[in-house]
Amino acid sequence: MAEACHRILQTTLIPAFSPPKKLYSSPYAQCAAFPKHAAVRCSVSTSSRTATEGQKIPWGCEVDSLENASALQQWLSDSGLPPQKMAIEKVKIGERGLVALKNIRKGEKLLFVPPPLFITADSEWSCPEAGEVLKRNGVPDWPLIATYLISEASLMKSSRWNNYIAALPRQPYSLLYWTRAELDRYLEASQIRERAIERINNVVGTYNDLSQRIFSKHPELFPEEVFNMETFKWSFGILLSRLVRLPSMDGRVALVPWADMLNHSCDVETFLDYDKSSQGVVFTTDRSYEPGEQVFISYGQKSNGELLLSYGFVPKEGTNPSDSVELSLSIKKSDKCYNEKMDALKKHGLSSCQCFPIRITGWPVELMAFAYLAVSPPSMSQQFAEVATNPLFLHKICFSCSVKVHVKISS
Ligand SMILES: C[S@@+](CC[C@H](N)C(=O)[O-])C[C@H]1O[C@@H](n2cnc3c(N)ncnc32)[C@H](O)[C@@H]1O
Repeated sequence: MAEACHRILQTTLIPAFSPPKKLYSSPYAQCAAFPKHAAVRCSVSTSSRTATEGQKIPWGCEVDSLENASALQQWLSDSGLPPQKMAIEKVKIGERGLVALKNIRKGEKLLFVPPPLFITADSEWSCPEAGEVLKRNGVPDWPLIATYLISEASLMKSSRWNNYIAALPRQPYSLLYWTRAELDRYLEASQIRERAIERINNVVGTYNDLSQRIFSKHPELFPEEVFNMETFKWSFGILLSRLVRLPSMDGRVALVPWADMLNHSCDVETFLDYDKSSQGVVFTTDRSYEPGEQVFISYGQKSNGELLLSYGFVPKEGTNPSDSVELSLSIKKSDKCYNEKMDALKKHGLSSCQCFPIRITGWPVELMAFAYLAVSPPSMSQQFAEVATNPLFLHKICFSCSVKVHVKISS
């Protein structure tokens, strides 16, 4: 095992890194031939001044090529993936994706990736001592899997995941790589800016915590040349854009090779899940596909900002019915019934200020309830608790009334 744990150190293998420092639009964003699906993609830049600045991740591949894709497909079928109706190809949306090889009907189950091919918090470590140290220290699933991925990646061919990791993006599209100046500039008017800063701080904080509490005490298992800020940004970028939550496995999170080659479309609703009868990760198509067409899943009904935050892309303007802006409503301190209204909100776990998404397709009924509570006169104080959240109650009273929401620009 000592042999398997022999890590490939950056000092010898990591070439100099000069990342493209720009935000660019995919050619498809401008291409009239693909107006519906074209998306803005976000490139990366490195900003933090770490010991490893100027170095490049030595594993993974460029996603704009099919480098390592056929080795991945071969390894997957040798490892138990059944014959597929799709193959990895270069695609117009998402650079690489899964493309139908045969006619695929609406309602068909596809993929069938078996559990031994998932990476989870319980996966066996090629370097078991490292895994034991993390588990002994109660490291939660996300940082555990992030560290696992780096550990396995650094072992290159000694890891059973070598073919999978070699086909992962060397630079995942991720806001984690944006500098503060880039966030300020490109997300100036977006509510996502704050969340992106928070997320970056979380990743940096998680790494610093692991480094101080664990890595520095076991440098033989977690050498800084391998486990550093740059490799953590990479692994968190991979997890953010590829980790799936499997509802039928009690919400377990997993990296599912092959399934994670599927790109998102706002036009489909199907998603990945574990199928107990076939004992594998599947999805059921909600439209048909002809040979040569890219097959899509949905990453969830997310706003453009949320897609950018996790997956590093934005669908073309106007194509995402789930796109939304957040509207924040609050009960004024000067309201005669401020305390009673606060009590009503607290009963439902709400606070005096709430954010609601406004979509092209409408707004949530909870927004109406909150707004109605905000304008309810003292004569309705007996009903505050019900008004605060009960959509049925709201419908009863709203047939004959409307609520005006004033949006104020505050300084
Ligand atoms: C789960 S991976 C899908 C496979 C990925 N295309 C690859 O080549 O490895 C998610 C990543 O694919 C890209 N992607 C997925 N759906 C997309 C879309 N509709 N438009 C642009 N990029 C997309 C984004 O880079 C995202 O972070």
